[in-house]
Amino acid sequence: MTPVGAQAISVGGRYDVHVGPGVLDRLSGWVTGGRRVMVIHQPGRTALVAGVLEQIRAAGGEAHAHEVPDAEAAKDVSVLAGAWQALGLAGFTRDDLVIGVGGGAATDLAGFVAATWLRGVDAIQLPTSLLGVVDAAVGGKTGINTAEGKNLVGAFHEPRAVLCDPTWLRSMARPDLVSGLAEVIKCGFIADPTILTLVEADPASASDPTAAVMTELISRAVAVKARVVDADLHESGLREILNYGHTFAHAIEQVEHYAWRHGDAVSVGMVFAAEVAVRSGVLSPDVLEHHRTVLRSVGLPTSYAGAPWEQLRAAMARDKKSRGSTLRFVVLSGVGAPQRLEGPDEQVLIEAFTAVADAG
Ligand SMILES: NC(=O)c1ccc[n+]([C@@H]2O[C@H](COP(=O)([O-])OP(=O)(O)OC[C@H]3O[C@@H](n4cnc5c(N)ncnc54)[C@H](O)[C@@H]3O)[C@@H](O)[C@H]2O)c1
Ligand SMILES: O=C(O)C(=O)C[C@@H](O)[C@H](O)[C@H](O)COP(=O)(O)O
Ligand SMILES: [Zn+2]
Repeated sequence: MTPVGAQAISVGGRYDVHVGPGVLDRLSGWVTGGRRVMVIHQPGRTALVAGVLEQIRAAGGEAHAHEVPDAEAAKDVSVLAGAWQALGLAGFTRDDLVIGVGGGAATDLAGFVAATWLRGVDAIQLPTSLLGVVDAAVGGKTGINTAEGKNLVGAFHEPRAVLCDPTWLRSMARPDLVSGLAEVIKCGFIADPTILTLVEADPASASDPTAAVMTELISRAVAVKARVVDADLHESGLREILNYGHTFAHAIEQVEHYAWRHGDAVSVGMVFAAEVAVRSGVLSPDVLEHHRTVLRSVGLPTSYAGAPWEQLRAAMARDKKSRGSTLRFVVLSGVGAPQRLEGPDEQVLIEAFTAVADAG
């Protein structure tokens, strides 16, 4: 049963994303009967991790904690190897369970550990960041970075459940929380314009984890993601719309050595994609301007001039949507109307970059 005030959003009937106060209690059912459980967690989630370990033990499970470095430093092959070693030393079998606790970096890593250990064991995700609950922990994309780029190694491995108590978000630093709003706003532009209306009506509440509108934004964004992932888990078509803004975003993250937050980069990346769409004759300039207004209303960045075009262009070539030497972008023809743009004119890309770099 879902606790009062909590909701369970189904991903194609395969698993639920439980969001609401007290949802951690739902964990007990997964950890009975001596099951070994590896809790892979970010530093700083101390009280939550202690509660999770206690609950596993109380339910008869064998709890192990494995701390990983914070943020993108977790998504590294050396950290992955450390987690595999911990599982091996503790004798984890195919019946056992990996739990990810933290922001999207920790859940991406934990999911990939679960995907690869013994060719796949169960994973449960406990996202503690806004970006984690609305996006990273949902949908089964797991993975790590390599020196050549973002998320270049990974697997599709769906979790058995996602549990998030929104009170966990209250300890987030404001810039991290706001960064998560970029993925929420992305869902507004690609599929659910009501999200944009809610954010614009009251940007302060939209970035306040205690406000009621935050709960609505979370459920709307999760609903968009669940619907898309259910229709196209392996990203053979529709799922690419969730990558809106990410071609340029991942390039920024890589050239900045991950000093930029993912959501901040996605914010600029959406403006870049909208600039490309306008210059390709696909989108009207007012929707481009709408991007800047909504994103700026919550304090998200809309410009980037930190690296030369050539460096960003080279990084974009490694985007997973590329085919051969052809870049493929998700662009909009209107709000809620995503489409693909294949091999845009290089001059259009340069002009879009110049516009994003100049619009300080
Ligand atoms: N798998 C997917 O579908 C998917 C989707 C979107 C993003 N991602 C990935 O997710 C990552 C970004 O996620 P993120 O923004 O959560 O980043 P993150 O995991 O790096 O967390 C950002 C910061 O917030 C801190 N934090 C997390 N929860 C907190 C809490 N409750 N209180 C205080 N601090 C807290 C973290 O310690 C970290 O310092 C990127 O690696 C991105 O590529 C994956
Ligand atoms: O779930 C998806 O699909 C997405 O594209 C969601 C993105 O927000 C997310 O950042 C994802 O990790 C990007 O995937 P990638 O395939 O471009 O690495
Ligand atoms: Zn993203």
